[in-house]
Amino acid sequence: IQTAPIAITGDPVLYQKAAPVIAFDVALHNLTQTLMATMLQARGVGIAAPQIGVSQRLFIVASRPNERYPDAPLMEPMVMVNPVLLSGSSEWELGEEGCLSVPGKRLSIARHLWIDAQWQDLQGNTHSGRLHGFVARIFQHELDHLDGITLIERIT
Ligand SMILES: O=C(CSC(=O)[C@H](Cc1ccccc1)CC(F)(F)F)c1ccccc1
Ligand SMILES: [Zn+2]
Repeated sequence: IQTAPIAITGDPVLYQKAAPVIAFDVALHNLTQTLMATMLQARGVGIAAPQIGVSQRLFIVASRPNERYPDAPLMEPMVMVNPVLLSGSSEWELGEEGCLSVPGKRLSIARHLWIDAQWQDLQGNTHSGRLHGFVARIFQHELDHLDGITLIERIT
């Protein structure tokens, strides 16, 4: 399966508002496979389509325990199409984040402790649910990517 080069700071695609996904077709499946392979190769816990140069509203959340979040859940990677943050907790939490598009940086970012999210799967079915902790953090980080916001624009 193909991987793709990851856009880094300065690449205009990172600062655009991505377009909604409308075709749940084989092209979307192929894009998702490339996105997944690229994330795994880069050892990320998430990745958004704009990071491989595709300005579409699609990302992957793939929390796993790591040195910064040792109690992070190990989860099946979740493909989230046209994700929406419905609401977020009033409590915020500072946490260290990295970004495959901002190499070598670890920045302390404030995020909602939990969020209510809605998204579609690859078949176009709508799902919603409450995400907590590190998984909520990754979702918020990836949603920023779909709105052209990187860690640099988010510095606390
Ligand atoms: O695995 C990473 C590498 S950076 C990463 O996986 C980004 C996702 C992310 C890491 C940490 C917090 C939130 C999101 C991926 C990106 F940039 F494509 F979105 C990591 C970095 C800091 C804390 C915990 C894990
Ligand atoms: Zn990122």
